[in-house]
Amino acid sequence: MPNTPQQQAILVLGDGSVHYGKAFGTIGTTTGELCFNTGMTGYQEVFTDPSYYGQVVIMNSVHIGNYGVKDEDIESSSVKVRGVIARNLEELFSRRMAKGSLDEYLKLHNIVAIEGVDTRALTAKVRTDGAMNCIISSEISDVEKLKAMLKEVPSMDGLELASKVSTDEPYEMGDPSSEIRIAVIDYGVKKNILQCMVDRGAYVRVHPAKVSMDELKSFKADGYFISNGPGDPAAMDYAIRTIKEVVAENKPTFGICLGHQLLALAHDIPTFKMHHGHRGLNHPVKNLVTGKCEITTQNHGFGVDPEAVRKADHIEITHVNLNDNSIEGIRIKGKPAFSVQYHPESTPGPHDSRYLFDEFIDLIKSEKS
Ligand SMILES: NC(=O)CC[C@H](N)C(=O)O
Repeated sequence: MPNTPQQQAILVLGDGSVHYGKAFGTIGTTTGELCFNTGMTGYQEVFTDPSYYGQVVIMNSVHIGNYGVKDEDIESSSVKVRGVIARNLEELFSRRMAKGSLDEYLKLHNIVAIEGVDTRALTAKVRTDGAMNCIISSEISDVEKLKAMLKEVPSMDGLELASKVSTDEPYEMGDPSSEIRIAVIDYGVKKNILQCMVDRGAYVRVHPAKVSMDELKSFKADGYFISNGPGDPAAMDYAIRTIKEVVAENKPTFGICLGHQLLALAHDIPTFKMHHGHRGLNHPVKNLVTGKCEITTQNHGFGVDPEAVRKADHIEITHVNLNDNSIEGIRIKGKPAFSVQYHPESTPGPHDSRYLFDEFIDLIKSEKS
């Protein structure tokens, strides 16, 4: 708990319920889609993951802030969540190399947060009633005013957000003399996804979300990567068109999360808004090719239509979720293109699924030779 007296903060949910707690982070007002993350570690990676843009996240770990913040633990250059809800914020932090406290960090990034609320009850509500919008304020105490402001917040369903977090200009990572060149389409890519490719010897060029096929081709890529990102994939016509062109190139193509949903949409498989999504570090997934189970990191609120995938002759299901049987991985038959709904870079999370980056690099090598 911060050692200066804390201001009151109010959280109002889309179902009309009102929750009182204490402010941390910046003093202000914020809105977004309410979601919860069950991970016990990794708050800084979660807060800087661009896939969370537009969302207010309930952290299920009872204490956050205990290990402070570190410059290296980021997934993008700024905090992307719209707000944070916690049970207890720990002002006292302890970790070698920690640079400062979470409270200061959120203040620096202008993020409104609330602690001292019953996060278990809030999570149970989202699990029962489904995703809903919310507003947090530490400056407005008029609940009716907050409710009126909340009504103006758009639903995540149908919202295009990827172009808002994508890079403005292309940039490169890795060794330019590498034999493995990967063109990345950035819809909000996590830094550690790029690192996983660079660590395996790839030279990557990251392109803005609305890149043209001509521009992508000019990189003379050996493979294409379709990134994770925020918002509703079905609202991204421009991306679905580009991905159809990418797949027609017949070069190894790998998609993660939003990239998985877009690869499915480009093959006439619809996506849908899930009841409350999957966000955490312990989601069990079965690889149907090897028969092995992996514990995965997840962060998504949309999914690909299981009925449509199961009926499609042109798609092979490679991974399923063992909690709810949802589709976790697909391969396009007759094409070197595959994708997963979860996050194999797993920052934070167990590294069970990093073999997918090896498979992508091996596929590029074998298609080249
Ligand atoms: N991590 C992601 O790429 C998220 C994809 C998409 N925005 C969803 O919520 O389902």
